[in-house]
Amino acid sequence: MHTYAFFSLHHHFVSSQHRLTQKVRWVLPLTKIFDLPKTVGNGLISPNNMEKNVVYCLLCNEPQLSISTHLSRVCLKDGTAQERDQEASRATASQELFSREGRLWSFSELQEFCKDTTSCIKLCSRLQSRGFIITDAPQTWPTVLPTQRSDKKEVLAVAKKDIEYFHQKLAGGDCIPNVAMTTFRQYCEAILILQHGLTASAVQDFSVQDWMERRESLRMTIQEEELLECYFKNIRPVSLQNQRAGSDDGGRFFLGEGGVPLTNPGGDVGRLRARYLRSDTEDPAAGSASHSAGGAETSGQARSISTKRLPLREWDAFQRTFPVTLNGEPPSKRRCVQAGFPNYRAHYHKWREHQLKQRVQHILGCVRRGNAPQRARVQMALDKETWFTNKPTVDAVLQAWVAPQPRIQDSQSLMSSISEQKWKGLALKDFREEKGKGVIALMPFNKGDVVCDYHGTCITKAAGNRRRQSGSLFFYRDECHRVDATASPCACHLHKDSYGRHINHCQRNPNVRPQRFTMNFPAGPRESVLFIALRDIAVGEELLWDYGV
Ligand SMILES: C[S@@+](CC[C@H](N)C(=O)[O-])C[C@H]1O[C@@H](n2cnc3c(N)ncnc32)[C@H](O)[C@@H]1O
Repeated sequence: MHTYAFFSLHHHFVSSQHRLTQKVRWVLPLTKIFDLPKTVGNGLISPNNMEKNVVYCLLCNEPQLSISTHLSRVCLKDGTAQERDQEASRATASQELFSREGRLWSFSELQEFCKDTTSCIKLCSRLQSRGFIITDAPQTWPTVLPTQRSDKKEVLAVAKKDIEYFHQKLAGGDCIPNVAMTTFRQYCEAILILQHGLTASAVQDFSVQDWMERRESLRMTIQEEELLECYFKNIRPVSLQNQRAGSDDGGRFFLGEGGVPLTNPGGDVGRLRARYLRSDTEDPAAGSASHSAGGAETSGQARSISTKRLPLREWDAFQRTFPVTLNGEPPSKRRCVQAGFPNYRAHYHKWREHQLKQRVQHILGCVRRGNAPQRARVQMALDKETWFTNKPTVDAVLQAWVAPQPRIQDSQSLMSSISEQKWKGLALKDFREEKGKGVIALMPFNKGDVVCDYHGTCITKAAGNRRRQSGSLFFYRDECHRVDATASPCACHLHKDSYGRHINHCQRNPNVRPQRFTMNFPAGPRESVLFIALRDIAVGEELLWDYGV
């Protein structure tokens, strides 16, 4: 039996051999290195303790805090007690073997299996990025790699596992961090450029209409198509929502984080490649774009530590094991390592980062009164809490406050959308013989949101009745108003088609309804007919209103 210790590889004995720049903590069999007595004490754990640690179930490949309980409840719930014992022993033995031997590899040993040096270097850097330790590794490999790129498409294969994980999360309705969304988009661009031979400028010009109408011509695999559709339905809408007033997505398929068209898809593919095929850059699967715990009073050290290198998969597993709570403490280093998370510092800081966000929202909830919260009130709310560390600053809380939406009649952004006929998150779709053109949502709308207007000429009731009798199709009427949208383009927007006039009819399940508002334009009040979402509208849904109301 070995005696195990939490052994710092920063220690000069090991660092001189392992060339590691980071302080990595790991459970090592000390008897393998020194002939130590089998001590159990501070910093040392015995094999008995190891058995209580996380053990991977070899049937489902998931980490388990109690392998016996897991087997009896899940993987071997129909098995006999003897079968479960045997399986538990097998899993424990495998875990112990991994702890003793699994993370340590020598470069020369790997070369025996991987004769091509470039591939071997890539394999080593990949293993290192996942926490494996490579002895006798060449000192120069970060500079060797980029010059020895052999297969341009390799990045698609290397990044695939992360992308599939992001896809799975998005398809399940979960959010992923911004940096992961960017990686996902870059991967989709890389599919078009590397796999389908599109030029960078073709990808830049690739439009939503192209995607909706011509995707068959790309001859994609089902999986590729699913990935692009996932980008379209889950990531592009977020970019649109981030779009600043006055910006324009130009109907392009690929948008940057701020909702504007990409300028350099080739560069994106290069960045994707640099991230996945080199070991010296940030981890693309990281759970957050950067460390943003700037609001904590006591996080001087935390600020200097990046959580970029923490893969999302790993952070998700960590969160499941140690959920972030408002008043809890992050797990100790010992518990972390015992639970199978050797990257303690990154997890610790990310846990605190998430807790800080929770605390900021909690304080906002305590002081929210519609108007901007007052400094003194925020301070009072903070003083009531018993948070000694990781406490948000008053400024951090004030900065996180979001002003409530103005009334529809007073909304500057709505007035500019009406004036410029620029409505976010909509596209025309041709339903051909079925019903002609229609309007679909390119981002989700919430119940009550204004989706667009019914743009046309306001005319009197009598004039309206006359025009309707002559067969005008693009027409809105209520008790005392008439809006004729027959003219396209209209006199005020000579190069634009408006959306409202293309919204088709549905009596049984409409999702928008027109409503008249007197908008308080700076030049004076103006009547407008706005379409309001009757319920939440998903990306890809057609907008429909009941012409009979
Ligand atoms: C205000 S327009 C709607 C937009 C129109 N589809 C277009 O291509 O611009 C009204 C016309 O669209 C067509 N339409 C609207 N809703 C329809 C539906 N549910 N089924 C078939 N045609 C429909 C009818 O021709 C109708 O006269």
